[in-house]
Amino acid sequence: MPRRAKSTARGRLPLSKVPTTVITGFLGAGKTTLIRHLLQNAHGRRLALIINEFGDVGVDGELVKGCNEDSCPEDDIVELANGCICCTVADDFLPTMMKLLDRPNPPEHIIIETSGLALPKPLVKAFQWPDIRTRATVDGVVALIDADAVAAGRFATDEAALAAARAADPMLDHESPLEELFEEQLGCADMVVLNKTDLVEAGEVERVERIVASETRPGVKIIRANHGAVDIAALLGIVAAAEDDLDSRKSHIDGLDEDHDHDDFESFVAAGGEVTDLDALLERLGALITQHDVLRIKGMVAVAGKPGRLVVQAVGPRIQHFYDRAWAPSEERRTQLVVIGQKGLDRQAIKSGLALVLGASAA
Ligand SMILES: Nc1nc2c(ncn2[C@@H]2O[C@H](COP(=O)(O)OP(=O)(O)OP(=O)(O)O)[C@@H](O)[C@H]2O)c(=O)[nH]1
Repeated sequence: MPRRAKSTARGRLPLSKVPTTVITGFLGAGKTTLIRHLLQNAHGRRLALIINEFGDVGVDGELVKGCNEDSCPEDDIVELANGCICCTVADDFLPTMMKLLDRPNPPEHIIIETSGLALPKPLVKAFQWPDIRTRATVDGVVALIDADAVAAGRFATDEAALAAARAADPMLDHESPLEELFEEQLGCADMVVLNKTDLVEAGEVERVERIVASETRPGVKIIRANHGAVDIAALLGIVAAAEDDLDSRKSHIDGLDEDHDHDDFESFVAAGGEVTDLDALLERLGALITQHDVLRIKGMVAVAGKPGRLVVQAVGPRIQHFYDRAWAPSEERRTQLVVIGQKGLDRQAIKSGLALVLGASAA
């Protein structure tokens, strides 16, 4: 039987291919928040999620499962923790995709949340693999940008510091790892969501938008948002077929045999039991983040005497916390915080700094 094809304003997509949206963006930009919003507004569309995290503990999957949305039951959420999806394409990503596509009732749309450190291009390239190519397509790469972090100059190289470092080592790379990722994720995007605009003064948003636009391919749309609240119709159905258009998406690893690593960053888990003084924990976290330039902390905390599970999220110096659900009677009430920073992060000092406030682990 001939394949049916659907015409759209932006292109033709064989109906038999499952559209897939890649959500990329640096640590804490708001990817999980956007996906939760998407699930809550899916209007009955059957979605599957592949969630990839850099740290050893799958926090994002837990938060998304907590949504309890009909459009994405727990079975349709696959977590790929402990590494970046771009490095484990053959071992993790392809088998996961095949399993989803082989289901008797495959999803209508697949959403992939990459880790904040992942390079999107190698992932898009995986859609050229023969087994995937005929059955799925990259509907679009959406890059989430933390407007507040860009405004603060988080992704810009400090030119004075660079000049000094170069004088000492002429072979030095010209960019910071954060700047490189910023360019990598924006350079692969079909659409940009400029998130966290609530944290940036009105006049600053235009400046941030200009910085972002200078890194995107021509014609890529930038949408402003707060808390990832973007219309699902704008986000899904871009019909970019990004896997057919790889050459226009520049990457630092082009021509390098695509071998890459994430050695510029490291993470560890700080674990404990029940926390008796939450204020002391939050205060200590704030101090350690500043002292050690920690990029991201996220996880769950068991607070003594509280039936609820406390979620703690820190992006740079901004710390948020809220109770997402009650601990189940079968669950061990323990505290686990994933800490991510640049290479050289003093994990021993941070662990020691947290030891007294984290509570003793039952293990
Ligand atoms: N003020 C503000 N906070 C936001 C916004 N979007 C997300 N956040 C907060 O930023 C923190 C990180 O959001 P996440 O959605 O977990 O970010 P992420 O990109 O999934 O993080 P990683 O997976 O660790 O890279 C959370 O505390 C969110 O509540 C926003 O538009 N404004």
